[in-house]
Amino acid sequence: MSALKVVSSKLAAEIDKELMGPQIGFTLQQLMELAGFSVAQAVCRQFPLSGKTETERGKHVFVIAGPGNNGGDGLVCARHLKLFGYNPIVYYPKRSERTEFYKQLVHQLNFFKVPILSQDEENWLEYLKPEKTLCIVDAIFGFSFKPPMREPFKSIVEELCKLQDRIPIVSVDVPTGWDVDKGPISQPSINPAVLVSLTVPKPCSNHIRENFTTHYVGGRFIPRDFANKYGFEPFGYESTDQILKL
Ligand SMILES: NC(=O)C1=CN([C@@H]2O[C@H](COP(=O)(O)OP(=O)(O)OC[C@H]3O[C@@H](n4cnc5c(N)ncnc54)[C@H](O)[C@@H]3O)[C@@H](O)[C@H]2O)[C@H](O)CC1
Ligand SMILES: [K+]
Repeated sequence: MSALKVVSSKLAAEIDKELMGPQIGFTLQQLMELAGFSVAQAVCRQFPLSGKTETERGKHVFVIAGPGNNGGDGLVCARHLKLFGYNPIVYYPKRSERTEFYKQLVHQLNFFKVPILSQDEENWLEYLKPEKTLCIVDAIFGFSFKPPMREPFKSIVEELCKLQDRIPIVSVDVPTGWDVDKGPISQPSINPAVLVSLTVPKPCSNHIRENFTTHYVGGRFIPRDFANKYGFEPFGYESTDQILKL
């Protein structure tokens, strides 16, 4: 199988900057809405509710949101999952004070009655039981993560690694803790059941386990000439889909 076309962490940051620059003019909010929406679609595609028992349908999707924009994607994803009939619950231990916008995302989750654990919730692992949890959405760090990982996320990721054989993990853009360009650089590491690369896969996605991780691309917001300028072809999304299985 040929390696996927990928863009480095540096190029991914440049793409983001240009999309939100004066000439193109997307806002972060717009891109994040589409990014989170695509992750929610990937969860639906991978874990459909149709034909499931009441108990299965009631299981939580446990969304862990980090302090940056990857975390913001997770907050948006949780809201869409609720609209799609899922039962999301959000753990957002280090809340961004960067902009008012993150607080607004939290207000929106309250509006949708999506439970958000308190920042210093000590018993967060209580919500992670195979019989109660459909999957974990890993929205902790994306393409701006620079190892080594600091607390509280170091301990959180260690716990997730212990659970991942029993509860599938859906990683947003980059499996948390992986070097964006080099892949898993320390052990234990997250091995996601699903990876949703945003805009275009990052080099670390070449290190996913072929027969274990289902890889989607999402974040459908660029035209062909823009993709070509950055050295890749646009992805062949079907119809109104926001994700494509690679
Ligand atoms: N165009 C797109 O594809 C879009 C992608 N989006 C998502 O945004 C992230 C990148 O967001 P950014 O805010 O730049 O970075 P992160 O969320 O990855 O992390 C920043 C955050 O993390 C802290 N941090 C970094 N390293 C460490 C560490 N070792 N230990 C602890 N904390 C760390 C840092 O201080 C910041 O607070 C991308 O991956 C997509 O998921 C957008 O939604 C827009 C469109
Ligand atoms: K992530």
